[in-house]
Amino acid sequence: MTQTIKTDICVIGAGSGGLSVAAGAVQMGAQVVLLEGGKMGGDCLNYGCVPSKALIAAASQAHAMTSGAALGVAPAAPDVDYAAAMDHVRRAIETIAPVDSQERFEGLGVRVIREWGRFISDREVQAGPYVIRARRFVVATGSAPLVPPIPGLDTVPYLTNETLFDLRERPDHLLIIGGGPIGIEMAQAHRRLGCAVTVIEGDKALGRDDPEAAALVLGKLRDEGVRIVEGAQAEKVTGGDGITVETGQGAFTGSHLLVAVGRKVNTDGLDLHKAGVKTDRGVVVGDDLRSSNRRIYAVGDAAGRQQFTHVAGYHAGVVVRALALGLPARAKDAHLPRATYTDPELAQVGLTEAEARTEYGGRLEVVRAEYAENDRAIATGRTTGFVKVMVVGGRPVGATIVGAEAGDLAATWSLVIANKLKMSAVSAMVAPYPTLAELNKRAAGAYFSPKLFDNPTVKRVVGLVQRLLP
Ligand SMILES: Cc1cc2nc3c(=O)[nH]c(=O)nc-3n(C[C@H](O)[C@H](O)[C@H](O)COP(=O)(O)OP(=O)(O)OC[C@H]3O[C@@H](n4cnc5c(N)ncnc54)[C@H](O)[C@@H]3O)c2cc1C
Ligand SMILES: NC(=O)c1ccc[n+]([C@@H]2O[C@H](COP(=O)([O-])OP(=O)(O)OC[C@H]3O[C@@H](n4cnc5c(N)ncnc54)[C@H](O)[C@@H]3O)[C@@H](O)[C@H]2O)c1
Repeated sequence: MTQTIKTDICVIGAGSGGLSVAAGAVQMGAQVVLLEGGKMGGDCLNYGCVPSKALIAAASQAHAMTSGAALGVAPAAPDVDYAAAMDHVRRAIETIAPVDSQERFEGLGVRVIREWGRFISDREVQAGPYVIRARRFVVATGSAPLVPPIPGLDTVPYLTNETLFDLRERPDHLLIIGGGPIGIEMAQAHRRLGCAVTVIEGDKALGRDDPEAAALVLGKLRDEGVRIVEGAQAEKVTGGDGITVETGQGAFTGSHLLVAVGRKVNTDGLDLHKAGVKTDRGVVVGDDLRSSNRRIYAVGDAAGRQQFTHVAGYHAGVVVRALALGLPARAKDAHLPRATYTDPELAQVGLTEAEARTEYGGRLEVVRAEYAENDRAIATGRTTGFVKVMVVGGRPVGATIVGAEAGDLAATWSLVIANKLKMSAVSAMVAPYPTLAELNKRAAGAYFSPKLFDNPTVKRVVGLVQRLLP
C-alpha cells in the first residue's frame, strides 16, 4: 500500500552531493528525506575516488621499490599480490563507509529510504511504496560510465569503473579505451602493479589539460612502459584469443578491456519530464542550481557541470544556503580545482593558459616556478614539474601545477581566486622551509621580481634613499 510522506526537502541520491545536502539541511533544522537506490556513498566511495586512489597507493608502493637507485637504494623487483592490493582497496572503502552510512544519517535525523525515486508530478516522487511530497527536491543522482556503441563491445567481457575494482587476478595486458583522468590514472597504476597496459585514445590524452603539463605526465607513463596511442578512435571490438580493439591506427589485443570514455548523467528512470525539468547533458540548471521547475535543484554530476566530488560538495553548500535559509546563492566556477592523481600529479584551478589568453588576450601575464629549483623537490628527488600562474591586473585567474603533490599545492590558488586576492597575498605568505609549498610563493615572486628588480624608477628611488640614509 502506498504511504505518503510530507517533508521540507527530498534529496534523490546519497553520493557526495546528496549526502552533503542532507547533512547540512537537517542540521540546520529542516525535515529531510534521502532516497538511495544503490549503495550509500555513491560513486566516489564505492567505484570512483576512494578505490582508485587506494589502488594508486598500492601501485606507488610497488614503484618506489624499483625507483630508489638515485637515492642510493638498490632497486628490488616488487612481488605484487594483486588480490591483496584489491583487499587494501576494499578496506579503504569499508573504513570510510560508516561516515556515509544509513545509520549515521538516521542519527542526524534524516529519513533514509533505500529505494529508487522517480517523479510522478511536479511536487511528488515515488520511491518503492512511498510517495514523497516535498517543498523542495534536490536531484543528486550522479553519473554512470558511458558505454559507447562501438560494434562488438557487447560481445566481450569489458570492465568499467564499476567492475574494475572487483578483479582479483592481475590482468596480463589491460587495454583501456579513453585517455581521460580515469584511463590515465588506471593505466599508470596497473603498469606499476605489473600489467602490460595500452591506452587507446581517439583524440589527445588528457586533452582538457594544459598541453605542456599533460605532456610531462604522458611522458612519464610512456617511460614506465605504458603504451599510449593517440588519434586512435576505437571502431570495433572483437573477442576470441584475448580482446582486440580496432582503430584507424591499427588493432590492439589484450587480456582485459577497461572502457573509460566519459560519463552519462543518471537521469533515465527519474521521469523528470513529469516534473517539468529540462535536461541536456544533465539537469539544466542556472548558477543558482535550480532547474526549469523552481522547486527542483540539481547538484554534483547530475548538474552537468564539472564532475568532481569537491564540486558536488560545493554545490551542496550553495543549495543548502538557498533551501534552509531562503538566501540567494550562486555556484561559481572560477576557483574550482581539479587534480589527476598520476605521478607526477596534474592540477588545475580556474583557467588554463590557453583559456586565459582567449579571455584576456594581451592583458594576460604568465609566471612560473620550476620544481627543479625548489630545495625540497631536489632533496627528495622529485624535480619534474612546474607551477604556472595566469595573472590579470595583479590577480590570478588560473593556475596549472604538474609535479609532486600538485593537488595539495593547487588549494592555495583556489583560496586566492575564491577570495579575489592579489598575487601580493601569496607573496606575503611565508611557507615553511623546505616545502613544495614554497613553489607557490616563488611563482608569486616571479610576478613581482621584474617589477622590482628590472625597474629603473625603483633603482633611482633606492639610490636616492641610500644617499639620504644616515
Ligand atoms: C574512477 C573514478 C575516479 C574518480 N576520482 C575522483 C577524484 O579523485 N576526485 C574527485 O573529486 N572526483 C573523482 N571522481 C568523480 C566523483 O566520483 C564524482 O564527481 C562524484 O561521485 C559525484 O558525486 P554525486 O553526488 O554527484 O554523484 P554520485 O556519487 O554518483 O552519487 C549519486 C547517487 O545517486 C544514486 N541514485 C541515482 N539515481 C537514483 C534514483 N533515481 N533514486 C535514488 N538514488 C539514485 C546512485 O545510486 C548514487 O549512489 C572519480 C570518478 C570515477 C568514476
Ligand atoms: N582525479 C580525478 O578527480 C578524477 C579521476 C577520474 C575521473 N574523474 C571524473 O570522471 C570524469 C570522467 O572521466 P573519463 O576519463 O571517463 O572521461 P573523459 O571524458 O575525461 O575522457 C574520456 C576520453 O575518452 C576518449 N574517447 C571517447 N570515445 C572514444 C573512443 N571510441 N575511442 C577512443 N577514445 C575515446 C575521449 O577523447 C576522452 O579523451 C572526469 O571528467 C572527471 O570529472 C575525476
